[in-house]
Amino acid sequence: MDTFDPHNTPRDTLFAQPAEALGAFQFDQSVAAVFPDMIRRSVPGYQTILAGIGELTARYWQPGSRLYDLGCSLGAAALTMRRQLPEEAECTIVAVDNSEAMLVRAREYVDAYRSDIPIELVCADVCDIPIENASVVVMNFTLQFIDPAQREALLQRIYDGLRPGGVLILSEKIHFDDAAIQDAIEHLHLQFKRANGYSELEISQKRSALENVLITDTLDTHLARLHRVGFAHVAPWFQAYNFASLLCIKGEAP
Ligand SMILES: C[S@@+](CC[C@H](N)C(=O)[O-])C[C@H]1O[C@@H](n2cnc3c(N)ncnc32)[C@H](O)[C@@H]1O
Ligand SMILES: O=C(O)C(=O)C[C@]1(C(=O)O)C=C[C@@H](O)C=C1
Repeated sequence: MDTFDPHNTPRDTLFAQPAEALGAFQFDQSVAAVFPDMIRRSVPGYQTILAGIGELTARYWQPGSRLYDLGCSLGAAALTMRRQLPEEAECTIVAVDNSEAMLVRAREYVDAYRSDIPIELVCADVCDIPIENASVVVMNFTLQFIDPAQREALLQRIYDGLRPGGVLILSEKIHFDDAAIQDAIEHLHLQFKRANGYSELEISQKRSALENVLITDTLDTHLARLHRVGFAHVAPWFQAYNFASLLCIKGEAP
């Protein structure tokens, strides 16, 4: 089984048929079954972001620490992190998701690869999970699904749970306050989805399903909030259209 080989997993056709009563988007069994294909065809730069997460993990992990993949889905980020660690690395990766359906498939992927570095799969709300002795925390398109009122408290716990010199890698779908820019970049994203084979019906139905489920912030909102919780160094290291990934470094102990 190739890790998240999107050409080797079922194709996402979940929104291809007109739906009478379109429910809110959920990370259920039907989404888990097609997720690698869905996210590849929906998020520009997703594979590049995973590769960058691996490289940054190799640079910032610390011996004897924990690494976290919060909102891990099928474990793509956790597996990429592990692949970039030295085989003898003394650390543990904690991969958390509140979707049982996602974790059932994550278990298959994790078990498909032998390694002495454990990946603990935890079914829980990331807002409840303790973050302790962490050197690397990844939230790869997860915060956008968290209640906006809970976001700063979660980021504060992540900051507090990081070792000095530790990092948070935060990838998010974003929006722009400038209407002209928002319109132009949203057009680029729609063209990306069309070029990846999604029909107008699929795009429209998924957009409706995600309404009030995926809630974006602006880059400025992210940057200001990350500084407020204490990160000394914050910057986007990658952006493709309305999808960005931020590197947040906790300053060294005084
Ligand atoms: C877009 S997917 C994340 C993609 C994944 N990180 C990757 O890189 O492939 C969002 C994930 O966050 C999970 N999620 C959303 N809210 C959550 C919460 N409060 N606690 C834990 N997981 C959550 C969803 O179940 C879903 O698997
Ligand atoms: O914005 C969209 O159209 C998306 O599909 C984005 C997004 C995401 O950013 O998480 C939404 C749901 C799926 O997890 C895959 C991608």
